[in-house]
Amino acid sequence: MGHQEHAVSTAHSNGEALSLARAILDGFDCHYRLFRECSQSAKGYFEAGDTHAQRETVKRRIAFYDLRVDEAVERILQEFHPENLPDEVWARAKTQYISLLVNHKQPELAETFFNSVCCRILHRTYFHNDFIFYRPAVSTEYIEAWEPQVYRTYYPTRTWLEDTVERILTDFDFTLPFEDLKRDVRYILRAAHAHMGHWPKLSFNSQIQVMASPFYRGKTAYIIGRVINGDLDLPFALPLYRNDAGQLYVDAALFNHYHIRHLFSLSRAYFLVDMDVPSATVHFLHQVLPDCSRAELYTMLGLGKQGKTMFYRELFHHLRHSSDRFTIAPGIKGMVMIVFTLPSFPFVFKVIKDVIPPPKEVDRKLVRAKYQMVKQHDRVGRMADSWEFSNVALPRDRCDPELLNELATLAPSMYEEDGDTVVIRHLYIERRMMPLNILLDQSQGQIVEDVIRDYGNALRELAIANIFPGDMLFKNFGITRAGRVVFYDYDEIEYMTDCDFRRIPPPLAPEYELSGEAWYTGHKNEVYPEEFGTFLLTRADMRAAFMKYHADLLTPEFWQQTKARIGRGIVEDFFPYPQDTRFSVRFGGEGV
Ligand SMILES: Nc1ncnc2c1ncn2[C@@H]1O[C@H](COP(=O)(O)OP(=O)(O)OP(=O)(O)O)[C@@H](O)[C@H]1O
Repeated sequence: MGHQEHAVSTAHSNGEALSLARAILDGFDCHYRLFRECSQSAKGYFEAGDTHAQRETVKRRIAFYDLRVDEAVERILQEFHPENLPDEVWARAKTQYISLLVNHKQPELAETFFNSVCCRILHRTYFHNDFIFYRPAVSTEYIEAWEPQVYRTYYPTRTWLEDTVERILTDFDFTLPFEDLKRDVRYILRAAHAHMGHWPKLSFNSQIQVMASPFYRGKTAYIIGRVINGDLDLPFALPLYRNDAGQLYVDAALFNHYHIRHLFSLSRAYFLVDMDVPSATVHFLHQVLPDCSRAELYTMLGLGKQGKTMFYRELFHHLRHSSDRFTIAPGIKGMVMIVFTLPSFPFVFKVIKDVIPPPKEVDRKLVRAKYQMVKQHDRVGRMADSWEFSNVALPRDRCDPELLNELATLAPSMYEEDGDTVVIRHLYIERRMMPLNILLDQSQGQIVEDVIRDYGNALRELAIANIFPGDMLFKNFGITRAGRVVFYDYDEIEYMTDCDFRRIPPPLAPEYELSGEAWYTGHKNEVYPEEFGTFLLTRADMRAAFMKYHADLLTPEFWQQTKARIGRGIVEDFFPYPQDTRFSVRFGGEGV
């Protein structure tokens, strides 16, 4: 090729790469605009008391990412005929894309979107660093300069502390009035004082930083911020509600780290937060909650794909700094799932088996549908959220041979060996917990009572949230680091409203009862709560604890009444913080 021809061809491929990069970025910008519109609608729903719309928005939003990737892929197939594009154009498209991201406010999300589109178009062998973003190319550090827009800063003085707190609450420009603003301010200050034990001397750097957008979920708008004073760096969360008369009130002031951390637990529904620069929001939250990974924070903000990207990077970073092996998770093996873990990393990996033995009546498609159902549902702090991954490549020498054998034998269609790596075609990843059966086997006395009490509360709260777990055995529940019972086996869950809760009918003849066989038919979705105790509460101490707190769960009435309330559209409050932190309980009715 002559010099001139070469220049023309380079210019042509540069032009094409730029158009390709622009088309992908257009797809992302459209995605983020629609995503942001959802978050912006949250304030209106909150003020209108429309919890239903709030929940539907969170649910709808989950599908947005894949829809926009589909559209972008379609456009590229139509306009660019990628099968004819030389590799060089893809490599240049990546460089052009980076140049388009200068001054972009969501560059890390846009890079992930680029990867999603490219991975759909290119074959897996092409996923090398020249074409996709394995590591972030555009730093989000400098856009943290946008932080001032992400939070507001207040400089309190001792005399004006009340005024400052009042201003924090009113600066959100809610259109609804407060029920009693002065009272709420006094309660907040009382709670702060109780937490710290004294009022510290104001330091030169005294300030209160408050995130500019509330965090909306269900009926609540959380105001999140931090108090800085000398060495003190105290995060806080103020859950704000609307009463039936359309007035606002602050329900509690949370200063305890674990209480705030718990709001961001993956076992709860995602938030709606209006964010221009999400990396700055995540940065702020990560500063105040360092034990909450960026992967979890992005996920909780509704940016699940970014959460997954961060998780993947965190996992591979961890693998470089550890030497233990992936092994089968402790506990009773599942009939549906192969579950494995890396002991030094607090997550489990779950692969659906190819053949699921009876009496299970599920297949891969149904199991995936149930996991999707949980993702979209308000998990009310009682169901683990999971990240779904395809084609995960793990280093073979870090996998226990017994695990590899189990995968190759029980899930051959999901498993592939590729040189030094093993590739798992589809898996779920979720937080590791201590299975409840293991904990109960090792425990006695007060611990058993406490665990059984929380287990019953989990069943109760799931029911109120319209979830019937199906299989309630202890092995299907785990206990979190914070000591909370959470459900994680979804293949038999049903909506409460699809279940038929019945009393066991009297036997037709005495022989039936003596035979030990059930004489009443067990049609699908018929549930007999009087049976639960027989297979669950096999130990006297467990039975005693369960009967002390939850005897009503063994009657059909509890389940029928709960189902009826759901049918009437009653949405119950789930407070993701202890009752005794609520102002109505703590200071209720007291003048201050
Ligand atoms: N999040 C988790 N943390 C710790 N261990 C877990 C977790 N999820 C699953 N396990 C372990 O793996 C086992 C099987 O998991 P799971 O119950 O999800 O599979 P399954 O095949 O659906 O089970 P089943 O046969 O009861 O339907 C559990 O009994 C538990 O020991």
